[in-house]
Amino acid sequence: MKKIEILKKKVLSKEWATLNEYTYSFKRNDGTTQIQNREVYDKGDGSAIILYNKETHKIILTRQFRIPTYVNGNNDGYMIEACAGLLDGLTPEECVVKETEEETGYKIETPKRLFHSYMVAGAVTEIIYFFIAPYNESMKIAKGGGLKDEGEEIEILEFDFDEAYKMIFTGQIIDAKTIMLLQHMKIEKIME
Ligand SMILES: Nc1nc2c(ncn2[C@@H]2O[C@H](COP(=O)(O)OP(=O)(O)O[C@H]3O[C@H](CO)[C@@H](O)[C@H](O)[C@@H]3O)[C@@H](O)[C@H]2O)c(=O)[nH]1
Ligand SMILES: [Mg+2]
Repeated sequence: MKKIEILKKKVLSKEWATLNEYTYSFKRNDGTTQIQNREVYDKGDGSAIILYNKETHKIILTRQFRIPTYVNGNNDGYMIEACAGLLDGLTPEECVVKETEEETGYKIETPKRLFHSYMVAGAVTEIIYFFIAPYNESMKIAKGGGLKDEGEEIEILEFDFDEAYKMIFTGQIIDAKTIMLLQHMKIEKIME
């Protein structure tokens, strides 16, 4: 018998995204088998990016309201984040170019793919693909701000890299994908 066998998939909720309950048999290392149930939230995969300018030592981040944080201790519910979006059928590269233009107004051509990661492996199927890309003022072709029709109201923020990095430790940047990208840029000396 295989280590894992999916026995049942029950849709608990299918609205904007899908919450499924999986029942599966799990063969333990001692040879015994257990039946387990787990709720799994499927909202698709996404891409995230930080734009950087080595000359000015600045990076582009966004700020927007996030209800899950508001209901779990993040005072006004606003989050400073790397620009990001759901793939919606695009490749990670296509998605990140489109989201960057929609949210920040910058038209990037050469996003560099770095790594990918499950973000909440115990409950959410989502993989995020991580990117960085250089930017300068000549690439600003639109206002950005996101899609009003979809309820988005996204502020575009330009930070000195070192200031943004410090904000991880003051609790002003508390978004995992953003922290991961800032730490990557620090470790790999991207701004030096
Ligand atoms: N109606 C409705 N709309 C929703 C719902 N959930 C999200 N949306 C809308 O769907 C759009 C998603 O925007 P994107 O820019 O594509 O994604 P994102 O929310 O920025 O997600 C990014 O960050 C997330 C948090 O770190 C990531 O989970 C995600 O992969 C991606 O990287 C937004 O307009 C948002 O309001 C919902 O339950 N109902
Ligand atoms: Mg977004």
